[in-house]
Amino acid sequence: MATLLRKAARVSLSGSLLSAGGRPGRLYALSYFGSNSRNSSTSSKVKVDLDNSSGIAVVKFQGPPVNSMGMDFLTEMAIGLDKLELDKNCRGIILTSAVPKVFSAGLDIMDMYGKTLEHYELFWRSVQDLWLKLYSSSKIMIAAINGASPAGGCLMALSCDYRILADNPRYKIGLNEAQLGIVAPFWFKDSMVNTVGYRIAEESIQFGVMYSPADALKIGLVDQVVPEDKVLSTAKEKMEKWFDIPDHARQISKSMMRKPTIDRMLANRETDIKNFVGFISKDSIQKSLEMYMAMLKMKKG
Ligand SMILES: CCCCC/C=C\C/C=C\CCC/C=C/C(=O)SCCNC(=O)CCNC(=O)[C@H](O)C(C)(C)COP(=O)(O)OP(=O)(O)OC[C@H]1O[C@@H](n2cnc3c(N)ncnc32)[C@H](O)[C@@H]1OP(=O)(O)O
Repeated sequence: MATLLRKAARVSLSGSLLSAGGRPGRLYALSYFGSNSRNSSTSSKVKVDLDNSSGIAVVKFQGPPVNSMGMDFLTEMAIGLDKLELDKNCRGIILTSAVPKVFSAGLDIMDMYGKTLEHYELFWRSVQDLWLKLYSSSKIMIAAINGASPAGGCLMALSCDYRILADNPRYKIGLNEAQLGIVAPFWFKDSMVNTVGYRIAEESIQFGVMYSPADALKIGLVDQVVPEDKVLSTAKEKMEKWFDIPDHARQISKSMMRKPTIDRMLANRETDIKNFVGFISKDSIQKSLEMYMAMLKMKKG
């Protein structure tokens, strides 16, 4: 019976939840990796390794020093996710980091500082685009969080279906935007509320709290805390459990849960870009970012 279910599950619905949810899915002119049992693609910031026999793709961030999400990272992630979304051999995706001690430092602050309005607009559209791909993916997404995960790094984890964090008190996770003098946009907030509930999100976002693994587990921001050397193997074991559920049933259920949040973003996308550009280009906000970058450098020296 389990084998039959597994076989049935392999007949997956194609396209992300954007199409499963009744909206026309976008078609991307991308080639498949091929038919070997293992397919890898490496770009400068992201490595994608799909094991065709297990159906698990590991997407590794490899942008030292801190895997910040600049234009290159955003573009490479978007292309990698598009390819996996179209690949019927892939049933689940694990996000993790190849950079020691950091999952992702979030958005690249240098893309939000001292640039043109056109740059801010393009940057923000790319950030939205990546979130839409992650949040609406029809695949099972597991975050294997093996390092610090502030702001945009936390958002990538929040977009997954399951989060496993390494048990190291230095690996903090949270939406810390307020501490930088900026604001977590509504769809960051929605992703947090959908994970930890309204009251905890309300406090968490206003204070810009960065949670230790123990506290993140307590509030449900992560689902499991495991020893650092077990993060990836635990993610793979967990994925096998998710594979027991027929894909079509899981995908429709996921779509049902996430569609309102995705629709809200799609309906407000252009206004959100305008808000971001207006906000980030203010002198006072630029000053806050400058001071924050200086503080990061001082901490080093
Ligand atoms: C109606 C009105 C509505 C208004 C709202 C509208 C829009 C909202 C507006 C804005 C929304 C923006 C949302 C922003 C999201 C983000 O993700 S912002 C980024 C936040 N990230 C952080 O705060 C992380 C900062 N970094 C760290 O805490 C640490 O670096 C670390 C990740 C814990 C790693 O620590 P460590 O290993 O000790 O490394 P260093 O601190 O020494 O860092 C190494 C170098 O990397 C540089 N760096 C770090 N983080 C970033 C980053 N995010 N971007 C760019 N660069 C970064 C750091 O400065 C070091 O550089 P140097 O080697 O000194 O040159």
